[in-house]
Amino acid sequence: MKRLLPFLSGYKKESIIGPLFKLLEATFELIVPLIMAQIIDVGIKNQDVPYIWKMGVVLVAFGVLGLSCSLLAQYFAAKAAVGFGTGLRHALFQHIGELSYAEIDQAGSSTLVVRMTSDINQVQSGVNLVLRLFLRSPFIVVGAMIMAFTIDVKTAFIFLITVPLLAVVIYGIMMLTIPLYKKVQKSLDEVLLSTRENLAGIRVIRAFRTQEREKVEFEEKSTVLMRFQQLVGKISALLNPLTYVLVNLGIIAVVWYGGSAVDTGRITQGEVIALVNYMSQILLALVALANLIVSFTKAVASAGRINEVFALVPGIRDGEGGASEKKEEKSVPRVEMRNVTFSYQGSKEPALSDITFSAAEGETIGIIGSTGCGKSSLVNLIPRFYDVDAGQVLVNGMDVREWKLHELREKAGVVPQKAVLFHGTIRENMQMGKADATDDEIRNALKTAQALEIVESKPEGLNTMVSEGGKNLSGGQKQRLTIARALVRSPQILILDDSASALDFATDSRLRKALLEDTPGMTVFIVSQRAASIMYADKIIVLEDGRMAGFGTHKELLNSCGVYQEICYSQLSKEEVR
Ligand SMILES: Nc1ncnc2c1ncn2[C@@H]1O[C@H](COP(=O)(O)OP(=O)(O)OP(=O)(O)O)[C@@H](O)[C@H]1O
Repeated sequence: MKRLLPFLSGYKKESIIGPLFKLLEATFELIVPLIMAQIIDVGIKNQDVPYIWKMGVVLVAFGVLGLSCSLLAQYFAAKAAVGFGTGLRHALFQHIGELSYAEIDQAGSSTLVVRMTSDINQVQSGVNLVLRLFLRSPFIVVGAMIMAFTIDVKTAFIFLITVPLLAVVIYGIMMLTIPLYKKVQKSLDEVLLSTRENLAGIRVIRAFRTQEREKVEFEEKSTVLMRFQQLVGKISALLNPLTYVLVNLGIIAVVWYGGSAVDTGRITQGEVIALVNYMSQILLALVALANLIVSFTKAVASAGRINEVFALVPGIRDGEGGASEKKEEKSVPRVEMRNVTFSYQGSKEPALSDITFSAAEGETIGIIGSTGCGKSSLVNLIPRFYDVDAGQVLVNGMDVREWKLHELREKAGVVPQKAVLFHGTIRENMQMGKADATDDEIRNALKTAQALEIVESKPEGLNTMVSEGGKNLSGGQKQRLTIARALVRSPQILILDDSASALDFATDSRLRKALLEDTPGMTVFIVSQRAASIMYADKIIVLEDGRMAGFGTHKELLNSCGVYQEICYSQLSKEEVR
């Protein structure tokens, strides 16, 4: 929690004024029993109606003042807490944005969503409660005891017995419930994760008819959550009866002992009522303190989880950049890999071993191989989504680790395997590639990506809304639109990671032709499982278990590479292969 405090620094004024108003309200509350005592001892005893009215007005005035202070305290505490939460949310969002794929793989995107949302909300409400109650509750307890002692030291000794007993009961219940609350929170996390995964994958779940299995799993998780919540609820439910029994015993003692003191004339009837009031105030303050501690514990647990994300250090740092422009000479390959070896975190086997090749400006490079052989891993190294373990990846002759990341990623447009579009218009989606792209630029990109017909078939054209995740588009339409998005900013390198897999052969071939004609200087990497999609490439990389089984033209590979021959002959007829 301490590490998150800097996010409150912009709200110092609110964080001080809020608790101060709460203390002021508590002070009014402590004075009220004394006024009540006066009404009884003076007004009622002497049947002085004007006095009772006068003190009644004073009571109302105190009530209004107390309420105003309380509202102001609430306002300042809420302002500070919401500001704290917003600052924290922005910082965490920015931090997650800086993480490389490796750290995001390590943390898992679902848990990052939970930390960004429910954990931050928990910490935010913790801050709000602390600002309002952290000082108020102890102030009331101590203040009410002092007031009791000023009224009558002997009767006030009853407080000295009752308050510690109350504290022990509340502490005991807290000690039992806090670990359970932690379990509730963990279990709630699992339910949230499961809900999120189920909703994200609802189509797959329905397609595979696994609703029943998912339902059973979900029910198991929510039953665990329910059991913890019931247990914690049962224990917490003991709080009120136990504390009220103690307080009522205390009140009986005060009335009984105080009553005899009234008989001897040591204290007045009004003072006995004031003592009873102080006893009740202490109870309410202690219960509020217990709730505060429970919420604070939950907030601390959430803060710990948020700090875990902050502790993830971005593995990929910006390079120095600088000499990049000089490196764009014709003689230098646009992309080159030299003896590259790469493994994912926690994997025993490298995903790529000893990869060496070069691709010149304007060349089309096909990458083919069986599933899981490392095709995506290879192309992900070019925009530096991951760093190599050994060897070098060079773009325009400069190691990718020396490039400024934004410059490098501007040069290399990636169309990932999974077509992702965002909620918004088609134009807005296209402008993700280039914020100031004109409609003409967008139309040219759409034309090359064979996606212009999609836009032209819609009455609203570029203003057509894409729903969340592009759910109102077909797989092939989404793929073509994501290719167009990458083309909008005319990158020097275009990486199509199996991103034309949903296209029919005719559209796929028109796309390749258009890429060749419309973007002459662009180096294009086409990852595919289909031999027909890559056989016309200038060079083809054949991968097998993360190693290069061959590199050359279609003809060269047909003569020299067994793996390539096998792929081609398993997919195409002899005539198509030749
Ligand atoms: N994020 C990751 N974390 C750990 N291992 C991974 C990760 N991504 C891929 N792998 C592993 O690395 C190897 C290569 O995967 P890669 O995705 O590069 O294969 P691919 O040839 O593109 O497969 P496909 O054709 O099925 O897309 C596989 O064994 C895979 O399990």
